[in-house]
Amino acid sequence: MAETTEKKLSGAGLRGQSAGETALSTVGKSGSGLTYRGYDVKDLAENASFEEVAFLILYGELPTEAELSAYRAKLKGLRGLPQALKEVLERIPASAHPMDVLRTGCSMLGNLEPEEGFDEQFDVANRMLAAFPSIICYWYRFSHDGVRIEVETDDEQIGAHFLHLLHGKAPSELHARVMDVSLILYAEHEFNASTFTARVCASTLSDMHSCVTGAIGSLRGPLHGGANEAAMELIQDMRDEEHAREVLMGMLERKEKIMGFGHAIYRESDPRNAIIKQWSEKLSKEYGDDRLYRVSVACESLMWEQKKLFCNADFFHASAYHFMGIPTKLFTPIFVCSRTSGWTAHVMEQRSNNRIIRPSADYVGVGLRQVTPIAQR
Ligand SMILES: CC(=O)SCCNC(=O)CCNC(=O)[C@H](O)C(C)(C)COP(=O)(O)OP(=O)(O)OC[C@H]1O[C@@H](n2cnc3c(N)ncnc32)[C@H](O)[C@@H]1OP(=O)(O)O
Ligand SMILES: O=C([O-])CC(=O)C(=O)O
Repeated sequence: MAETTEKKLSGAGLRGQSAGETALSTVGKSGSGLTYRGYDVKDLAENASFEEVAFLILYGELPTEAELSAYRAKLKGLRGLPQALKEVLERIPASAHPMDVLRTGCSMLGNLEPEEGFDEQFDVANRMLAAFPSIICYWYRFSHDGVRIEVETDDEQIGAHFLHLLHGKAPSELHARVMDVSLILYAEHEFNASTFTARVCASTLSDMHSCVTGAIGSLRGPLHGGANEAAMELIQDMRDEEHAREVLMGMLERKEKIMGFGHAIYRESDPRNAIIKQWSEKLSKEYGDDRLYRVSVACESLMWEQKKLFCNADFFHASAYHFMGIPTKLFTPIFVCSRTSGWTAHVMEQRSNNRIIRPSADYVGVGLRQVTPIAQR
């Protein structure tokens, strides 16, 4: 039986209702938890790179070697930022949330390089994939370290490029690989809240930058992409397994939400978790202090024991990113750098078979009444 059919469905949050068709991915279908254009995400995480996956999502098939090297060269050539965008980024304070920076960065890019017609949609999507790591790292390094970094590196892969810009040096092979896997895991996920936001915007025949700017805003919240950051804040002060259990039991008693657990569609597990968990364990050994990994495992066991709630893609991403020296507030922006592939492909899919998305509402307000003249109110 499909995992999704076991869930008690209700109208709240449009849960369980089909809101359209997609050929991009399946989530929570029996046999395989998550597929991108027919490929299991586990298979892709083991045997492909993020650029291959982005190509697959955008163009429909995995690239040949020649197509991949041409695609990587194209993306490399699109990493630079216009001076006017750098100036805007320099005006944003260090106290800003990096998701707000990306939202502004995407919107500003739309002013400087507008999508003039839908025939430019692939170019715009690729420009965003190439430029978002530059935008976030340019702002971060300027506002936090006072340096104006060069945003064009020779790294072939977007994940390695991101770490290079952030740390000012090329990453180790292990870190480059983990970033690559992480970007693959976050690339696409059917009609999640941020993708649906992008599709609603696309359905009005708006431009790509507006669709993606809106999607960034939806991803920012802790019930969605913001959960990786919130999970880090939760685990960072846990001293050991015992303390982790104490903290979580208290939160459960107070009926607080525990970020990084549960899912709107998956019922028993999120297939991305086992993959990033393994990499987090590997990184913890290299890091030389596995406390965060151990407390994360303790949280996972306790949540399943107490609530039958499982880790979603975000939970072990927290420790994995931390072990690679990534500041917590940059966790969700990395999700953006990846999900831009899915968002832009969904915008194109919506455009290819469009009807404006406009559902109805059940009215629960007061009945019809007349305006009392203002002097008598
Ligand atoms: C990449 C991603 O975006 S994955 C999602 C990231 N978000 C999070 O990690 C935030 C924490 N998780 C949640 O808030 C939720 O599980 C969501 C938003 C992901 C899904 O929400 P829903 O589909 O409404 O959850 P669902 O219907 O499965 O909830 C069932 C019950 O479990 C509870 N529950 C679900 N998740 C959690 C959690 N993380 N902590 C505590 N309780 C939870 C719900 O409150 C609900 O309880 P109730 O029946 O007493 O109201
Ligand atoms: O599908 C969802 O609701 C959230 C999610 O896991 C994702 O967007 O990756």
